[in-house]
Amino acid sequence: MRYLTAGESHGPQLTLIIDGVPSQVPFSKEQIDHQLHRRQKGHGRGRRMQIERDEIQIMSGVRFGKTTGAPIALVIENKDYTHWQKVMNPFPMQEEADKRKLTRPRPGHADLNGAIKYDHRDLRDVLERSSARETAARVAAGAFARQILALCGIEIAGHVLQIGGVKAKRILDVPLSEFVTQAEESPVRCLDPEAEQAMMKEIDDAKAEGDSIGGIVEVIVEGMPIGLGSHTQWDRKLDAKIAQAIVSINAFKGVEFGIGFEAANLRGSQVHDEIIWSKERGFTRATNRLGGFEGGMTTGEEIIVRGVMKPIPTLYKPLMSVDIDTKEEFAASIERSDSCAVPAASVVAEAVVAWEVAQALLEKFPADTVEELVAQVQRYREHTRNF
Ligand SMILES: Cc1cc2nc3c(=O)[nH]c(=O)nc-3n(C[C@H](O)[C@H](O)[C@H](O)COP(=O)(O)O)c2cc1C
Ligand SMILES: C=C(O[C@@H]1CC(C(=O)O)=C[C@@H](OP(=O)(O)O)[C@H]1O)C(=O)O
Repeated sequence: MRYLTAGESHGPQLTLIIDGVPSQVPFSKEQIDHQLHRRQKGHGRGRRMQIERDEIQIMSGVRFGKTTGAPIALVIENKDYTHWQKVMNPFPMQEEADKRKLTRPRPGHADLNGAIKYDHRDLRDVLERSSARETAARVAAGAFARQILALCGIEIAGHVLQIGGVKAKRILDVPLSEFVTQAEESPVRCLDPEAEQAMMKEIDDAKAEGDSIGGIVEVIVEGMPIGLGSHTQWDRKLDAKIAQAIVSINAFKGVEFGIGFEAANLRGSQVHDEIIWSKERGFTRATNRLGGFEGGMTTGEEIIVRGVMKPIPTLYKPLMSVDIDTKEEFAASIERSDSCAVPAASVVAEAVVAWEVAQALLEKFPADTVEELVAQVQRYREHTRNF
C-alpha cells in the first residue's frame, strides 16, 4: 500500500489517494471521521479548529461499505476556504495577490528555505503546503490502516507524556483499551490527572506571553506478530520506517523506542530483554525495554515509540526576521496559529505508526483480499507459537 496527499491549508480541500489496498476491507466512514475529530481537539489549538469540521468524502475505491481493491480517493473539505477564495485562486488576480503578499519569513517554519528553493516572492506559496493542515489527510490514511490492523488483532493508542517542563508519570499497568478512554477524556490527552492540570497551565502561560510550547508524545502498538520488518536491508527495518514517519510529522525533531536515549546511561544487562518460553505463548520477553524491536524486526512485544515536538514556530510575539524584498530587519509575520498542538500531534503520531505497521504487515503477507491477509496472519501466529 502507498498513499499520497495533495492540498493547501486554505485551498478548497485535502485529497488523499491510497493505492494497493486489498479488497473486501470493511470500510467505516464513521471510524475515519472519528479519528479526524480526535485530531482537531486539544488544549492550545487556535481558532481554525473552530471553523473546520473534518470529515471524509469518499470519491472512489469503496462500494457498499467495502473496498473494491481499486485506489481509494478521499477528500476532506477546508471550510475556511470560503474566507480565502481570492487569495488561493489558481488563476492570476494580481491585485489581490499583491495585497496579501507575505515577505517576512517566520523562524522555525518552512517559509524561507521553501521560498529560496522554489523561487517564490510570496511566502504563502510555501506555507500553504508546509502547514500541518496536511496531517488531517494522514490521519485519514492511518485510520484506514487501523481498520485493517484491527482485523488482524493489532491495536494502537497514543498519549501525551510531556508539555514544556511538565512530565506525566508513566502509567504502565493500564490495559490499552482503558488507556485509550482515559487519554480521550483529557484535554491534553494525558493519563496523569495531576500533570494534566500543570500542562494546561503551561500552555496558557505560553499563550499569554505570545509564545508557544512543545512536548513529547508516546504511541503504543499491541498485538504485534514477531518478525515484521527485516534485518536484511537498511531500508526494510521497520523501526527505521517508523522513525521516519514520526519525524515527518510537522515540528517533530526526535524519536526513541522503549527506554530510548536512557540506554546510553545503562549497562547491557540493564537494557536487553531476556528471552522466555512457554507452551501457551511460545517465545516472549521478560521485559520490553527495547520497545518491541530487535534487528529492525518486531519482537512480538508492544511497540513503544516516542516523538518530541518542538514549540510551534508562529509566535504572537514574533522573533526577528528579515524581509525578503527590502532586506530590512522586521519582526516575523504573524499568522493565526496554535500555541500548542502536542495533543493533536499524538493522534497524528498514532496514524503514521498505524500506517507503517499495516504496510509492513502487507509486505510480509501480500494479499488481494482481506480474508487472505487475515488467514495468513493467523497461520503465522500459530507458526510463531509452535516455533
Ligand atoms: C497538529 C499540528 C499543528 C500545527 N500548528 C501550527 C500552527 O498553528 N502554527 C505554526 O506555526 N506551526 C504549526 N505546526 C508546526 C508547523 O507545521 C511546522 O513547524 C512547519 O511545517 C515546519 O516544519 P518543521 O517544524 O518540521 O521543520 C503544527 C504542527 C502540527 C503537527
Ligand atoms: C489547519 C490546521 O492546522 C494549522 C497548522 C498550521 C501550520 O503552520 O502548520 C497553522 C495554522 O493554520 P491557520 O493559520 O489556518 O490557523 C493551524 O491551524 C489543522 O491542523 O487542521
